Amino acid sequence: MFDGLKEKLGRFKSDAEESVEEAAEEADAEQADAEADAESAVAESESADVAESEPESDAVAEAETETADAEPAEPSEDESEPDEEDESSSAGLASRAKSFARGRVVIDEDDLEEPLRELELALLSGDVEMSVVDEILEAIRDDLVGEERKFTESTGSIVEDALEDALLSVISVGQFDFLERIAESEKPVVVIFTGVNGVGKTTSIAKLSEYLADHGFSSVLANGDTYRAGANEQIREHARNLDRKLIAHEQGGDPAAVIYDAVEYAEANDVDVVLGDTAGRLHTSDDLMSQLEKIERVVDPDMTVFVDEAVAGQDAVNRAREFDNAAEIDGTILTKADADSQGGAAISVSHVTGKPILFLGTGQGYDDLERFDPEALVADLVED
Ligand SMILES: Nc1nc2c(ncn2[C@@H]2O[C@H](COP(=O)(O)OP(=O)(O)OP(=O)(O)O)[C@@H](O)[C@H]2O)c(=O)[nH]1
Repeated sequence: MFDGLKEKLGRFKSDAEESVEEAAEEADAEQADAEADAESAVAESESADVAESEPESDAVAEAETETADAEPAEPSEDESEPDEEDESSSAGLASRAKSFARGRVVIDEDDLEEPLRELELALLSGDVEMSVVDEILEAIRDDLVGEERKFTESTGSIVEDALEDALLSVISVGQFDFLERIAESEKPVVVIFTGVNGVGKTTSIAKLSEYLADHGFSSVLANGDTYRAGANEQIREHARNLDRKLIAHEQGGDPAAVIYDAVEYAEANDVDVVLGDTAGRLHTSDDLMSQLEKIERVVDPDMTVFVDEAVAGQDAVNRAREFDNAAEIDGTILTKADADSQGGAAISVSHVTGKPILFLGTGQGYDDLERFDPEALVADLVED
C-alpha cells in the first residue's frame, strides 16, 4: 500500500539529510578556521610577552590545553562502531558526531531548496493536491529552517520528525472514532453512503456491517440504489453471505422510502445501525442529488459517508470536494488502497474536505477494511 509514496518520501529524507550534514560540515570548518585564527593571534601576542612574564605564559598554555580538551574527539565516535563498512556513511556519522558535540546544526533555506523542490515534484506527480503539497513543504520549512537550532538527535531523525509532523498536519483532520460515535449515538444510527458508480460503495457497506458485528453492533442493510438494474441483486448477495437483513424496494422506487422502512425495521427489532446504499451519482446530476436531499429530509441521517477509490488519485480528491460542497459529508472511505501505490488521495482528501478519512478498503474480502489511523500510516510511510 502506497509503496511509491514511501519511496519518494525516503528519497527526500536522504537528500535532505545529506544537505543538512553538508551544511553542518561547512559550519564546523568555518568554526575550526576561526578557532585556529584566534589561537595563532594568542600565540603571537604571547611570544611578544614571553620574555617579560613567565607565569602568564603558563596560563596561556593551560588555556590552550583546555581548548584542545574541549574539541570533540572525532575518531572515537567511529571507533565505537567498528562494523561500519561503508566509508561514506562513516563520514556522515563523523560529521553528525561533530554537530552533536557542538550541540547545534544550522539549516538555511538554501540547504533544503533542492530536496524540497524534488519532493514537491514527486508529490505532485503522485496526485497529491497542490494546496496540500504547499502546506507540507511549508510545514517542513518552518520546522527545519532557522538561524540556529539546537539538536540532541541525529540529522536523520530531525528530517524524519519534520516530515512526519508535516504529513500528520494534513492527513489528520477532524478525526473521530467511528465506533465511539456509533456507541454514543441514539439507536438506530443511520449512515448513508454516497459517491460515483463502481468505486466500491456496496462492497464497503458489506465490509462495514461485518466490522460493526465484530465490535458488537448489529446492522441492517438498505438498498437506496433504486436506479440501477441489478443493484438489488448485488447487495442481496452480500446480505445473504453475511446473514444480514436487507430492506429493498422495486427498481425505480423512492430511495428515501427504502431508508425510512429500514429505520422502522431497526427500531422495531433493536438493530443498532442502518447502512443505506444510494445510487452512484455525480455531484452534477441534479435529479440524483435531489434524491439525496430528500433522504436528508425524510430520515435525517446521523452520518453521510463519501466513498471513492484511492486509485483515482486527483479525481477522487476533486469529487470529494464537490460532494462535500453539494451534500455535506461527515467522512470518507477510500477503497482499493491495496491497489494504490501513489497515496495522493489518502494524503489529500481530509485536508481538502476538512473531514476525516474513516476507513481504507484494502481488498475484496469482507475483512479487508482498516480503520484509518493517521499516526500509524505516517509512521509506516516515513520510518525505515
Ligand atoms: N481491490 C479492491 N477491490 C475493491 C475494494 N472495494 C471494492 N472493490 C471492488 O470494486 C468493485 C466495485 O465495487 P462495488 O461495491 O460494486 O461498487 P459500487 O460503488 O457499489 O458500484 P455501483 O453499485 O455500481 O455504484 C467490486 O469488484 C469490488 O470487489 C477494495 O478495497 N480493494
